[in-house]
Amino acid sequence: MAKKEKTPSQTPMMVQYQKIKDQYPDAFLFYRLGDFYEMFNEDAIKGAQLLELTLTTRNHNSDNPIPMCGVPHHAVQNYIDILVDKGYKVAICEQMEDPKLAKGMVKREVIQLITPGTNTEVGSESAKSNNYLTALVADTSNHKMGFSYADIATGELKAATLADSNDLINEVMSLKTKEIVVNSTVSATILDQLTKIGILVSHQEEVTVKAETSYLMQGLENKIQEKSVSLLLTYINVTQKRSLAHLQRAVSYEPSRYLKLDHYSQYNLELTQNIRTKKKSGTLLWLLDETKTAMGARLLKRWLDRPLLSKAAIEDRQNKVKVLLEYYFERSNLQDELVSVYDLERLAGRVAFGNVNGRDLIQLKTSLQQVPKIKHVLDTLETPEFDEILKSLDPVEDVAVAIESAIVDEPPMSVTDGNLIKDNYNDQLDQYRDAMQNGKQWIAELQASERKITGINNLKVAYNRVFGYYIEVTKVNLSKLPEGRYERKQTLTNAERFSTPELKEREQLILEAQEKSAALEYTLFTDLREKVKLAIQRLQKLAQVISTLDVLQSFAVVSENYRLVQPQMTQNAHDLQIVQGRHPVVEKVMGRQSYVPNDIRMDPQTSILLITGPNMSGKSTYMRQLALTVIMAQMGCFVPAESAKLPIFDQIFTRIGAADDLISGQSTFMVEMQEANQAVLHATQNSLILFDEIGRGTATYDGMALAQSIIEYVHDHVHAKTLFSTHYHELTALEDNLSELRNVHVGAVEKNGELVFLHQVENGPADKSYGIHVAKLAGMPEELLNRASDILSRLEEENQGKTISAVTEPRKQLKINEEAQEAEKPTTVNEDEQLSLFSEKSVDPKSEKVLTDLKTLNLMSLTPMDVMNLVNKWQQKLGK
Ligand SMILES: Nc1ncnc2c1ncn2[C@@H]1O[C@H](COP(=O)(O)OP(=O)(O)OP(=O)(O)O)[C@@H](O)[C@H]1O
Repeated sequence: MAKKEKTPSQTPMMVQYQKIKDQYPDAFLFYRLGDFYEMFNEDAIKGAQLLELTLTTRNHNSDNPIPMCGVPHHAVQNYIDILVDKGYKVAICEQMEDPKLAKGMVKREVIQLITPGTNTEVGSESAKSNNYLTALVADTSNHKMGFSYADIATGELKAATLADSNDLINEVMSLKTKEIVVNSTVSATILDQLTKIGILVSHQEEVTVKAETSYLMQGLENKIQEKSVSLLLTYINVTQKRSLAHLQRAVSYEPSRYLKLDHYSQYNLELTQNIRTKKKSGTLLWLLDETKTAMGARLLKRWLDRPLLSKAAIEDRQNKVKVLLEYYFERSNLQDELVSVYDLERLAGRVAFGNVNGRDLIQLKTSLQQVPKIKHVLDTLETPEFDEILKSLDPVEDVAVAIESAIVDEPPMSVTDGNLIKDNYNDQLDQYRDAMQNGKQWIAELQASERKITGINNLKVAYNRVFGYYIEVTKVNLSKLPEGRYERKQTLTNAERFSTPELKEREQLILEAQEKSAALEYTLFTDLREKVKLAIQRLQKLAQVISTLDVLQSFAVVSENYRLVQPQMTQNAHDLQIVQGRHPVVEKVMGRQSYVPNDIRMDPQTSILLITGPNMSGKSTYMRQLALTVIMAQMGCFVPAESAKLPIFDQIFTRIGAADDLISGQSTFMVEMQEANQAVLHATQNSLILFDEIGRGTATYDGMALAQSIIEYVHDHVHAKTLFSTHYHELTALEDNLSELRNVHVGAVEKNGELVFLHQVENGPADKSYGIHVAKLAGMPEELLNRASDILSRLEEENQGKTISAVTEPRKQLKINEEAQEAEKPTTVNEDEQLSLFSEKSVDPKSEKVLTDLKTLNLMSLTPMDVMNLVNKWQQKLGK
């Protein structure tokens, strides 16, 4: 049978829907229909799947049924959160008039476009971190990029000029932005990188900054930053369509004014996210977070992302921590007061959006009422450190008083149903309330008087929403009712409900008063809200001061709990002395008793510590310990040690752990080399480099050669403080040649054939590789271990006198001015004929073949047996 021609059954509603949907092609359109938000067509099919909703159809009897699914309006936020969390956008389309009063189609409009970067309604746990929307524009003429970000919930707005895509990736990763707004100036390569790391890229070409928001850009450093902020503000306006009076004036910031730490290092050092669980637990943030407010928690995270470089600023924070540490009772009072401070930043945001309710205002009032108490606590400190903070604490008393006089202590959620404004606040409202009260009183008395008149003892006066007030009489008593006065309202199985003209009149009065008073309450509420809006900037300033106090007290608590000490900060990059330092997180997890503290000492004569020791002995822990100590100190916190003298580092470079490359999908070894390259190129003598077993990702010789040359390069050209751990024992010989390199090792002893880790860092190189012992600890079968021991001794025997070792010949200097002089020097092999990769001595063809085989061999892909066979083959070739 021929299929019927499809007749597009476009109802007026679907025409309206389509017209709106066309404006939001990349968003789910939530179309309000009565008590539901409906999705249609493709949105419905995809939405039903993502939100686990039942997919139905509209016009299912027609030839052109329309897929449809919906969510109830009261639960819409959950569904929005799910979609936005998955990286989608949701356009909320509301009915703009009362359907009962509308003539023809109900007018509908999109009132907000919710996107991953603009979602402000997040759960309480996520309120502890910011949700940043970012924007990027490029200037191809000078290869600079303008970058900006805003948190729409708190109003924070910042801008920076970035030099390259590395800077950009570091910024977006450390801000954990979910969405970036760009225009056509941004290159496809960059867009590709951003998409690969899972950031939603939103395009916005046209820029229109409303006159009333242009002041937000005053004071920015340059045009490119202004362009970026303009793009950001345009996008916010386009999507939010609501007041943004709480956005703070944009501030330029300079990423290089803070301790630079690329995102790999942040990731590897587990500053805010546990690598295994992806959670906060087990991270430095987890250890440091004893904040009492969500604002404090967010600020702590920002401080962790951006440790300071200025000695004065670092010491200022540390000195405040010291005071709070010493004044135990005052600190504990301060904490008690902070607990009752709600999220002022977000409350200010909600005031601006116009979606605060009575409960929010009560939270605001409660928070403001804490300020005088906090001031009092600070006042009792007999030291000058907090004078500045004390002075800047503004209790915004006018707002607190206004809320106190207007809003009842326990207001309802709704702001339109009344019962949120106090008595004696407004005369008119009091009159309505009297009318309601009198009416209700009259009705309460009615039951008694009606019973008396009729003689019916179980006569009842009551109220329901559909029928209003009524007099109820059971059927058996109906005959007792006098004729004429009672009008029947409703019949039940064993009773009848009536009204009387007086009751109707009273009811009318009560309902009218109720309606009018609710409307008046709403007006009074919005007036109050506007008044609070005028204080937004003061509230934001207050929020800043309180969150700073919160982070400082958190540092004091942590310092007390984990026995941290105030480090002595020096400008001298060459003096680093940590006595009995600890890795605070490992110590917390394993318990204080089991952790072995260690010194880290680097004087002007030592820029590199080469760390050897068996697997699992604690090499990486030792390195991470130093990084965390430096970060904690430069955040303004105390550090885990008996005492510490620390230089101020400008950057930390790490190569620890096997990070996957999120951006380009490169191999682990490639990432390792790229990270090492970053350090080699960009580190200064004020930087800290931590290299954990560099080179282990490739064949042994290859890896060792690279490791050695990296060490030499850093030693000769970079002079950054460097910790380098390695399994290549041969590299310990470098100490003889590199004046600034010192060997240390993590001790382990053999007891009855078992390996016992001491976790103690000692001077000098480790003397033995303990690989097989570690394999034993890992529980490998006895037979396998015995075989490994056999192979090891055979290999040692066969290679006697031919051990691989570090090449200790003079290094070719890479500096241009030294090149000529260096060219004179002969490249020699080691005197004792060590098997060296780097020798260029001429050899006979047979040996050359063996050498080539050896050079190109990928040791990591071979089993010990393969190696035995190969060595055997080579020996035959060489005529042994
Ligand atoms: N100072 C210490 N005191 C007590 N235990 C420690 C200490 N340092 C490390 N450990 C323990 O030893 C374990 C291994 O440490 P770590 O990973 O630093 O060893 P490693 O030498 O780097 O090992 P690998 O060479 O296999 O990477 C840690 O998980 C911790 O439990």
